Amino acid sequence: MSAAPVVDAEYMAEVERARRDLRPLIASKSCAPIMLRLAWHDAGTYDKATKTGGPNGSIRFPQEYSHAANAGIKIAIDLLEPMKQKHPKITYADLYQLAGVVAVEVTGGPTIDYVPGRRDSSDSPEEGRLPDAKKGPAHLREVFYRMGLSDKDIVALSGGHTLGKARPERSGFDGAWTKDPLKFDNSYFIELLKENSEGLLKLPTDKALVEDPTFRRYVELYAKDEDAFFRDYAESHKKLSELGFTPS
Ligand code: HEM
Ligand SMILES: N=NC(=O)c1ccncc1
Repeated sequence: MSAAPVVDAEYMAEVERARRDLRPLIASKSCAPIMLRLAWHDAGTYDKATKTGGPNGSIRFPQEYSHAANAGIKIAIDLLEPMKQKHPKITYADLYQLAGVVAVEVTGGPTIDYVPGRRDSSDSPEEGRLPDAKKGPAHLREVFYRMGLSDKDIVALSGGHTLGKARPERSGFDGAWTKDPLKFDNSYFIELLKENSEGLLKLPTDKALVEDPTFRRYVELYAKDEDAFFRDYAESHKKLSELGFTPS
């Protein structure tokens, strides 16, 4: 584990320069979906009981990005390396979470409060900490509760599937969840409530959100009230991005 960065005025100014560089990069490469997936996969390994994993940049190492759940994620890691070279003071941990926040912003999603100061680690967690798309509600709760997140966080964060698509060569699943995979909106939840979303993807874990009565209440709220989704998503994304990290 490297030392925590000193978050002084100089560091904050570097973060803002990196944020300004990330916006055109993500917009021009249409890579918001995989940047959001990178941020979630670096953070989503957190185990609150052992205080291991979490948003610490360890996903940059082959022993972690080669995990099956991370198939394709090296595309995002490689796209961000020149950004790291241009802004060397910023930790990988902070850079990956900043990219996730900018990805949501540039696709029309909510502004997420971003606080830097994460330290980098080379300690990659064992494979299997991210959720298995083929499972149901109990598995989702097991994985997200381990991180220290709630039922509301599970549903709100699943709304990240408003962006991007699945690829058979990566996960065995195929297709987008929404009609516009580069627009961050509440359409994921609108599609979830339809019996048949022609040509759109629903993973078993996506279906779990409408099968479980507690999850379903949040799905119904977010499908009818995009502002409520944006409010809850921004709060949950911040929590995810700060798992195991106490902003100084
Ligand atoms: C709730 C449990 C979750 C499961 C089981 C799950 C599963 C998956 C799977 C199987 C894919 C397709 C991967 C591929 O074929 O490239 C995927 C893609 C994606 N996931 Fe998740 N996911 C979950 C939660 C999340 C969360 C919390 C976020 C972000 C907040 C997220 C954001 C994304 C994005 C943006 C993509 C598309 C990436 C791209 O287009 O390259 N997912 N997810
Ligand atoms: N967003 N989650 C994913 O990309 C994913 C999670 C677990 N297994 C495969 C892929």
